[in-house]
Amino acid sequence: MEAFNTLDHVLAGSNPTIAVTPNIAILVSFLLIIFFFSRSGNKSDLPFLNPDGIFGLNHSRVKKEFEADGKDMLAAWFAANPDKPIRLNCDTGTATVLPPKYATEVSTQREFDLFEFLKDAYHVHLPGFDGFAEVCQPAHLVNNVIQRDLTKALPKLTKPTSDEASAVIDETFTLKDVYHPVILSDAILRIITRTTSRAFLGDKICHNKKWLENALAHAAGVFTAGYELRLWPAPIRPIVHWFLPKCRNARAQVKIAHDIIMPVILERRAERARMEAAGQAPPEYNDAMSWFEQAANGKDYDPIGAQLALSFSSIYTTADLVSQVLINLAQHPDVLEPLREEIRTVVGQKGWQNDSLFNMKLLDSVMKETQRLKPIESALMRSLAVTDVKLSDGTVVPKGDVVAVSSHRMWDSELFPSPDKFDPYRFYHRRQEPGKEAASQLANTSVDQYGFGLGRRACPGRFFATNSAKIVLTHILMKYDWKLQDGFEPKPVYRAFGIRFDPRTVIEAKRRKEEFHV
Ligand code: HEM
Repeated sequence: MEAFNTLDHVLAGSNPTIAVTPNIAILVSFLLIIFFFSRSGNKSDLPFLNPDGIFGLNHSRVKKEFEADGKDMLAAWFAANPDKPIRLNCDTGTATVLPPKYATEVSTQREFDLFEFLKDAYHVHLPGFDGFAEVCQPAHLVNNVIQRDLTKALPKLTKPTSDEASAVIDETFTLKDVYHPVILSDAILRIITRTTSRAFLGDKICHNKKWLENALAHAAGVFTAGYELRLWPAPIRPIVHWFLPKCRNARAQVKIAHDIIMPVILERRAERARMEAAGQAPPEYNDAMSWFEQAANGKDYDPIGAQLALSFSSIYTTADLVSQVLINLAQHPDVLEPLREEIRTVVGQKGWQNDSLFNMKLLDSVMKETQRLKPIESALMRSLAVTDVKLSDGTVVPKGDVVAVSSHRMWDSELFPSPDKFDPYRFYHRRQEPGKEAASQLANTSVDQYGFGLGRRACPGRFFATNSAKIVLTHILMKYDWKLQDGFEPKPVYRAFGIRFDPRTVIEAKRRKEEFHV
C-alpha cells in the first residue's frame, strides 16, 4: 500500500521516471531485464530509420523523436527509396513500414493480425480499455454488427441522422446571419458525436448530455491513455495504469457509460421477456444496442465495450474528414456553388431518397480528394506479424514487428497529376471513365487510394462514415457561408503516423437564407 502511494506520487509528474524504494527498484530492474531480452529477435535485414544504442531500454528517446518528426523521417526515406521497406522504433514497438507496392499482400496475409496489434497497443487486459477488449473478442461482434447490421440499416438512418444533424448544427454554428467565429474542432466533434450516437444508441441516449460528453471524452482519452501507458515497459503496465491520470479517466468513463447504457439494455431485455411470455412480438429498435443483443443471441458479451468501440472508432475519424473538407472548401470557394447546385437537384427537388447520397457525386469527389491529400495516417493497415512473414520478394517481417503500408502512393504524380493540388473534380471525372466508376467513390478502396484501408483490412464503418459525413456537409453547405479567419493558414498536425486537421482552426460562419428544408 505504502509502495503504491510512493509510486502514485512519482507518477503524478509528467515523466515516467522511477524513483522508488530499493525493493521496488530491484523488482522493476528485474522485470526490465526480462522485457529487454524477450523482445523480438532481429531476423530482419532492413536498416533502422531511428536506431537506438543497446542501452536504450524501451527506446524512449528515439520513439519520442519519431513521435515528433515521423512524417519528415518517413517522407525523406521514401523520397530516396520509394520502393524499399524500412524499420523503425515507434511507441507501439518495432515497426516495418512497407512501400505501397505491398498493400495488397499486407491486406491478404492472415499472419498480419490487426487484433493482435490492438491487444498489445491498447492493453485489452486492463480496465478502461474495454472497447478495445470487445473489438478483439474472437466472436468479432463489433465488426460483424458494423459490417452487417449498421450497413444494412443505412437507408433507414438517413432521415434520423439528417434531423439530428440539423438540430445540433443549429446549436453549434448558431442561427446568426452575420459572420461569427466557430471553433471547428469543437463544433464538428459535437455534431458527429450526436449524429453517430443516434444510430448507435437511439433517440433517447443521443440527447443525453452526459452520454455525449462522456463519449467524446473517451474517444480522445482512451487513445492518449493507451499511448501514455505504452511509454512504460510492458511488464510494469499492469501496475502503472492504476495511477496514470489518463487511465483513471478511461476507467471512470467506462463506468459512466455503463450507468447510462445498461439500464436501457436491461429494460429492453425485461420488456422482451414479458412480451414473449405473453405470446406477443417484442418491439423492434433500429439501433446498435439491439443489433448487438441479437448478434450475441444470449451469449456473453460486453454491451458497454461494444458501444464505446463504435463511438471511439467513429467520432474523431469522421470529424477529421468533415473538418478537413470544410477547410479545403474555404480555400476553394469556387466549388461551393456547384456543390449547392448538386444538392438542390438531388435533395431539394425530391427530399431524401434511398439514392440521394449516392447521387451526390461532386461532394463524394471533394471528400475523396480530401482523404487522398490528407489520410488519417501516413502509414495504414497497421497490424502485428504473429509469425516471421516472408513477403513475395523475399523481404522478411520478423515476428512481433508492427507492419504498416506507407500512404505515399496517394501522392504519386504518375497516378494523380499535380498530386499536391486539391482538385475537387478529380474523382468526379475519374468516375466517368470506363472501369473506374467504383474505385473513384469515397467508400470504395483500391490499391491507389486506401485511406479506408484495403480488402479484408478495409474499415468496416466506411459506408456509415461516408453517409454521415455527407449528410452533415449537406446541411452546412445549404445553411452557411464560411471562411477562414484572416491571415490564418491551417496546417495538418503530424504525430508519429497520425495526420489530423489543424485543431487551431476557427472559421467565420454565417447563416444563409433557407432555400428548402434539408
Ligand atoms: C472517415 C472516417 C473513418 C476513417 C478515415 C476510418 C479509417 C479506418 C482505417 C484506415 C481502418 C483500417 C486500419 C488501417 O488501415 O490502419 C479502419 C478500421 C476500422 N474502422 Fe474505421 N474509419 C472511419 C470511420 C469508422 C466508423 C464510423 C466506424 C464504426 C462505425 C469504424 C470502425 C472501424 C473498425 C471497427 C476498424 C477495425 C477493422 C478491422 O477489424 O479490420 N471506422 N478504419
